[in-house]
Amino acid sequence: MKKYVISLDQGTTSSRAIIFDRDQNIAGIAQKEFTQIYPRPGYVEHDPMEIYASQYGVLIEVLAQSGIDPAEVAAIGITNQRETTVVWDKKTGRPVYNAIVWQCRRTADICEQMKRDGMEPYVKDTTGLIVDAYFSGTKIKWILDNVEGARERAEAGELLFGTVDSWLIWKLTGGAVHVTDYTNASRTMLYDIHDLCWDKKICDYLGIPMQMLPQVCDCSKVYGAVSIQGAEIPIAGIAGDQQAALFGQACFDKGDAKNTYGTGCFLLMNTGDEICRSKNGLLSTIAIGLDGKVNYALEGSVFVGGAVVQWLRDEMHFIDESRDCEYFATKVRDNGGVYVVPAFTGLGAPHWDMYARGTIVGITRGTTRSHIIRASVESTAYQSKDLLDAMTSDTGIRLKELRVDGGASRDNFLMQFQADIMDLPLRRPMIRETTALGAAYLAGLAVGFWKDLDEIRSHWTLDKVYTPKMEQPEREHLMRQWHKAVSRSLDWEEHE
Ligand SMILES: Nc1ncnc2c1ncn2[C@@H]1O[C@H](COP(=O)(O)OP(=O)(O)O)[C@@H](O)[C@H]1O
Ligand SMILES: O=P(O)(O)OC[C@H](O)CO
Repeated sequence: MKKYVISLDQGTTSSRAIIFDRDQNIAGIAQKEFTQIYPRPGYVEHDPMEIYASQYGVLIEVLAQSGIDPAEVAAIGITNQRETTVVWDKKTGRPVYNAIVWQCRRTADICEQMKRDGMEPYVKDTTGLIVDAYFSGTKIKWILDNVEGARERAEAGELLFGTVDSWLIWKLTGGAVHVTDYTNASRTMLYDIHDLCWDKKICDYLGIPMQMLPQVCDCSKVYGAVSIQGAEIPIAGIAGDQQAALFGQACFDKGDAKNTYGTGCFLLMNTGDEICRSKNGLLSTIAIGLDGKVNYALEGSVFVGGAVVQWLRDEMHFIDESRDCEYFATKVRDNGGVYVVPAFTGLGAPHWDMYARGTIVGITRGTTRSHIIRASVESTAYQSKDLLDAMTSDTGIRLKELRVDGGASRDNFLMQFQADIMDLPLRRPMIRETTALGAAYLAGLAVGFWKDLDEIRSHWTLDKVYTPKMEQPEREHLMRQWHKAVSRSLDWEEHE
């Protein structure tokens, strides 16, 4: 009998492969960071070949390291950074340009034009998204407009588009399969989330030949197979990383919510089979698609969460390792009046300002490195609190607890401060790799490795609860100052 499922978690900063056994114990993990390419301020790219090489590399490494025979693996699930756009040549399997990353702001002017052309209400209604450079649609257009001959080749059926899941599956199956799933499709700004089909009007407007687009599938089904040392392992699950985390946290029911602290920070609430429309800048998106039926989610997306910690480490050299943040943040009594707004690539929900840029305010002669580190970490909590308030106002649902996960959720200072500022208990599960676990569940369900959602639900195990301790006046003061700081960062970059 097969004993394992492998999850490939292709994140913004690293590729991971994790082996889970039937009881969801981690039997092996391998991870590789890859290059972030910043060709100009506000631009972010990845090399798709490096994405694939690092992801395939960790898959082989985790098997070799753990000594697990590939023949014992029941299935592979894939989860990925969403929206990031790859266009490649069908024949050669070579990308025509670097992947344009979700954080990249280069298509802000295309979005402005879309708004001037009156496309926004249609886009909102059809795709559940707002018009923003975040999503794939305008990134595809940019590649077709800027890479010599690309549009002609796309029209001739020679080029394919995919989000990272599609790209990986294409490569892993030797160019045999061009698919994506409902959750990733719902992040392209080209997908009709009511009728579950690519939208011709938006594709035509952006000049995107529809033959470039992948087939959209359920999140849990066998799409193809990877051949490793003679074993054919089915690829049987796909979900965008935030939706995978929602699934991995067993948020299967309407009103269930989680917040993931990765490079960005993403608060998602399952809204069942209803599309919930936000009045507060949240997105309506597909939570999961199983057996041809979808569940929807309301999402708040923060572009810079854990990434602020990387910035402190790699650019400011204030810390040597990410975990040092906790030490410095707790060395000072409070933030000393300092606020860092990490609008490095504009601001996402609820502001949606493509031209906001990072700012630090409140510095005095007494400000120390620790204050700036603390303020940077606090910024993730303030941004998430803004999302929570927007969600409460949109849904009328007052959460009793919030499930948390992701790389930065290991920072105890951040988690306690988050509970304090939200005035809400946070519950962190034993397995913080919830994104990977969600993709493993999807793959395992497709091949009968796990039985059903009830079995999965019963496995959720608590690691730690963070209970709010802050007094309301302090909370209000901090949020007031934070909003003042945000207002200083808005509309900074010059534009038409
Ligand atoms: N101990 C820590 N304290 C704070 N942030 C951390 C810590 N460890 C990792 N991080 C942050 O978490 C992020 C990585 O989380 P992960 O879930 O792996 O993200 P992704 O899937 O986006 O690559 C990085 O941005 C990193 O700076
Ligand atoms: O790489 P992460 O985990 O920060 O997630 C990125 C998101 O999918 C972007 O929408």
